[in-house]
Amino acid sequence: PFNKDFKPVALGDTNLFKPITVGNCKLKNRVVLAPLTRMRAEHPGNVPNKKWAVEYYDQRSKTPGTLLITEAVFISAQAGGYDNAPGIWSEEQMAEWKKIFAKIHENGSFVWPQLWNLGRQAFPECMKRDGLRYDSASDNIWMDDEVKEKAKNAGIEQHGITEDEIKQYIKDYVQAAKNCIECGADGIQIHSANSYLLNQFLDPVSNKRTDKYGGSIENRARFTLEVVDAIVDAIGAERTAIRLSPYNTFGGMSGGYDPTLLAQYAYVIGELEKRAINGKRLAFLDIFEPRVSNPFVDEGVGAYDQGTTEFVFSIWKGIVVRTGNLALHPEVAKEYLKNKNTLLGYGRYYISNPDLVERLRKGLPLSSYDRPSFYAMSDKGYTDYPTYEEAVKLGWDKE
Ligand SMILES: O=C1CCC=C1CO
Repeated sequence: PFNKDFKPVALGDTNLFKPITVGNCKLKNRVVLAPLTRMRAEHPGNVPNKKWAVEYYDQRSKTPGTLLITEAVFISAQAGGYDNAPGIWSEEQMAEWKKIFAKIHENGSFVWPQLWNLGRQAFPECMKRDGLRYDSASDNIWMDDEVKEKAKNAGIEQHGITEDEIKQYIKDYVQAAKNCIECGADGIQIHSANSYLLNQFLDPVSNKRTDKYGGSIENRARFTLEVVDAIVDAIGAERTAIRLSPYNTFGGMSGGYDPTLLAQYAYVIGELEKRAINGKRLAFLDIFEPRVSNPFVDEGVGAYDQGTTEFVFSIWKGIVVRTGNLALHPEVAKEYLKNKNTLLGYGRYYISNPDLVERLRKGLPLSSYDRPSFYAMSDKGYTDYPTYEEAVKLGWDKE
């Protein structure tokens, strides 16, 4: 059904539909499919869903010149820990991604996989079952008591990774980035947000290390920046992006409640701008806005209003994607679009509106999403959301 509480606003004559070049991609609009885990990959093997994934991405790339970031993709088995999320380290996985990327390009759109490394967000029992480590920045600094219990029951400790293991992960990131390009992707996004491993290094709440990867702003940023540099060397800055979430509290992160944390992000972004000035500007910075402080709660719940991401624009002079509860707030979208380098990421409402780009252009009603099916192994809530025209045929405008 259409969301009745929302008054659509046509954005077709705003900057949202002003072309912009991102990396090597000539975009015709600034709507971005945000990275959305959907838990429909096949187990064992973490293979993208062979029945539905091509159609899911096909439906969401129909407006030519749109930038899609894929769901988060594991760089290796050791970086994983969810049976139904996809990887891009094996031939079988790459064969499926080639089909997905080809379909998106057939529609004249562009695709950037998000490279994922879970750390302490992994399911401990999965890591134990598969004979893998249960990793984080430090030993046994638990995300929450539930996970601590699960790890104890599974008989696995949380392991503060060694410098050699960090080096191996950097190799895994590079190989995964190369695999993405080989499969036809236009670039990759490094996931350094939302409480996953790289974020566990950035945040002093989870990083108690005393080596060169902890104990100071520079040291906590080291792993993320080494990943950036290694991937840029491998596939080029124009094919490399990164996601950061200064205010996210999901997964036991500090968010704005640690007054020193913004300095951590200003430093990382400053280092990215220094690289840019030296000729290696990343294609874009994807900032998770404090409008959403936890991706698993309803819009508006827990929004952090004691700080903004405006500091980013005092440092970074490149392209910024801003994501966070924007579909229901065209007034905020218009505000963000006043910056000529800004693109807008849309998540939940891009799930339930495969033709979201056209709906935003014309100010058409938005179909509500069904949260219980966000992470279900079903085509329901994945490929069965109608376009606006199909919904009208179903009589949704008459309800
Ligand atoms: O970042 C997040 C939050 C939930 C899943 C992911 C991976 O894209």
